[in-house]
Amino acid sequence: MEPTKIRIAVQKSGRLSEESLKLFKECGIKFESGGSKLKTVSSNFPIEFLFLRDDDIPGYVEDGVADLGVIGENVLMEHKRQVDIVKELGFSKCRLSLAIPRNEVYTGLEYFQGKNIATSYPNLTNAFLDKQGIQVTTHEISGSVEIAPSIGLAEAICDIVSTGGTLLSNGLKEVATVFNSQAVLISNNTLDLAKQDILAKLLFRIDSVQRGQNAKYVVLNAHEDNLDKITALLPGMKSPSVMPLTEKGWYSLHSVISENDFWEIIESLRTAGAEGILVLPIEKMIL
Ligand SMILES: Nc1ncnc2c1ncn2[C@@H]1O[C@H](COP(=O)(O)OP(=O)(O)OP(=O)(O)O)[C@@H](O)[C@H]1O
Ligand SMILES: O=P(O)(O)OC[C@H]1O[C@H](OP(=O)(O)OP(=O)(O)O)[C@H](O)[C@@H]1O
Ligand SMILES: [Mg+2]
Repeated sequence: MEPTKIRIAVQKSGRLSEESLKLFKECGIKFESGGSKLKTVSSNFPIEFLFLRDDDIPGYVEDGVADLGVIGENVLMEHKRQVDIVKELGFSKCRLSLAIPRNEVYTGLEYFQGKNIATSYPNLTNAFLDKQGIQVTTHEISGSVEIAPSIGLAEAICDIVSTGGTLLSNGLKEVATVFNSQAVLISNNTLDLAKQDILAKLLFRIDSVQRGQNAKYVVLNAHEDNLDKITALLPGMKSPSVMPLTEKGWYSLHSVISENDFWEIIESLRTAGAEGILVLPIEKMIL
């Protein structure tokens, strides 16, 4: 009998593709990608990749055609499929926002009462406004939504925003956020035990990669007079390593710093007398 494999659906080409493939490669999973091949099996992990249009992924995972999928939360929430979100992946971050022509005076959400709104996300748009007691007519279009007000299709739009560049170049301004999104790993909710086991192994690898991405390895030199002050600033995975240098009275300290408070800690280290600070990326971090 063939050993069990888990089947994962990822976007063929688009805003999710590159980062999805990068993540699985960083997890040490080898596979061929690119070209016109829509299905490929890894040579060193029990996983098969399907390359699909993103909109189809939640449905495939709900039906069990794929066991796992990578999808933007925005698409998932719009279609309300019965799947489990097993991991937030931290990339393809964007928001679904309401926008209106730049020269309009915005008066708050009541502005939208009775208006026509063009969007690829009618369910999320209606649910958000309905909750505030605002009734609108949505016009569903599948792309280039930002063009709608200028061609008289709608008075406002509700679409994905990241840098805001597309809104700006189409004479629109963002006035309210409906939903904050990022890529997530989803799973069919009836995986058998063998597949659950493969998923657990995959999640362990993803966690190790993500932890590494959120931390930096720091090496620095310190004189013994400053050692206590500097050690107190360095958390490390347990506590910092302290090694004597050949020059008497001097030590080398090794530690791990979280990306979030990185610059603050570096400044405090310098003030406390740290010298020759080296900062290195961490590929994987296993607790
Ligand atoms: N500008 C952006 N910045 C960051 N993330 C984005 C941006 N635009 C979209 N996304 C996220 O990436 C997902 C995929 O976007 P993309 O534009 O590739 O979709 P698509 O055109 O529908 O692709 P497909 O051809 O697979 O149907 C979106 O659902 C959203 O979660
Ligand atoms: O705020 P910005 O950084 O300008 O990004 C927002 C744009 O990005 C997405 O479209 P995309 O470029 O993926 O094209 P698409 O319409 O073909 O999906 C989205 O639909 C917006 O139009
Ligand atoms: Mg799509």
